[in-house]
Amino acid sequence: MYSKADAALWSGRIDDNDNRAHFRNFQVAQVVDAEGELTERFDVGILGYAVDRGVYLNQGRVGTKQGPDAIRTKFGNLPLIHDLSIADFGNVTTEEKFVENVQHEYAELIDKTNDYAKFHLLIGGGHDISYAHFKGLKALYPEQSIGVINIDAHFDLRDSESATSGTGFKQILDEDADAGYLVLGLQEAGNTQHLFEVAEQYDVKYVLAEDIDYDTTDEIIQSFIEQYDIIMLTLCLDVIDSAYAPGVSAPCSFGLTPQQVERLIREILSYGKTRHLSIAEMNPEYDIDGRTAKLVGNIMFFAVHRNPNIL
Ligand SMILES: N=CN[C@@H](CCC(=O)O)C(=O)O
Ligand SMILES: [Mn+2]
Ligand SMILES: [Mn+2]
Repeated sequence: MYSKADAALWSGRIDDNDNRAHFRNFQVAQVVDAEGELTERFDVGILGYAVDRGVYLNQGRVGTKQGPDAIRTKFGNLPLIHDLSIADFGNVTTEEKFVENVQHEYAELIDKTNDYAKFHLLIGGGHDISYAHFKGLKALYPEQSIGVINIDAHFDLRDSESATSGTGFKQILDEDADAGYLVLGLQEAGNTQHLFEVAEQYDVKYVLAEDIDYDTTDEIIQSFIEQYDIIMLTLCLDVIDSAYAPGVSAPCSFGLTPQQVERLIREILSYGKTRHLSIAEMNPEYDIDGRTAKLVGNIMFFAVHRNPNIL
């Protein structure tokens, strides 16, 4: 079910109403009805996946349904740099027991809004956003090969009769023989032995969190990216240590720092093969003082202000 974004979320401290050098993101963000006819083109498009049913189906802590709106208010209050234009294309949500329909609806919205923003921020919501993100890219690039990079503590390669927040990448690999999968920041303690076996079976590449600063990480990223036409980039916030990111469905010890994650995103975006970034598992119910939502706002700030696809 689609709903337009709540314009009241785009509010905050006003230093000046006219001089754009004083502006914060909320002062330029425009609420756009993605169900209507789209005409105006923007630098940045935001599309929310306000869904936690996939987390519930994966036996996780629910609450990610509130994630996109919590993120909007934090991103909105960060300064506007480079005078970017920002469209808020709204949210999808669902009351259904399963997430397949809402994933399909979200993929269609990615496809429909694609030409109306140079770069899209797809904000969740459970990591079932991954499969919807992929389906959106498939609709946009049916003939091109897609390499999937997931910055995550988990493989999310579970097998299940219905889609959950833990099955997205297995669904992708089962469906598309040309797709490849690289996980950055994986935790040995976050995945069972069975999941490592599944990863091996599907020829999944990964870099453990403890190895992320080694020079070989950039070489692994480069050789992976060079194999594909399009790179799908998705961030599961539980890859970040729970000291920085407590507001997630499955918090993680020994996780990456925000600086490490920002560097990885910048490195991947520098290849110019990525026009959408999905950010999953923001769960305001477990956040402390809005710190995780603010961290996501900052990750988005870097992703748009240091982005060769926009500037
Ligand atoms: N999207 C989340 N996936 C993780 C959750 C792990 C957990 O609940 O501890 C997974 O399924 O492995
Ligand atoms: Mn995860
Ligand atoms: Mn995940």
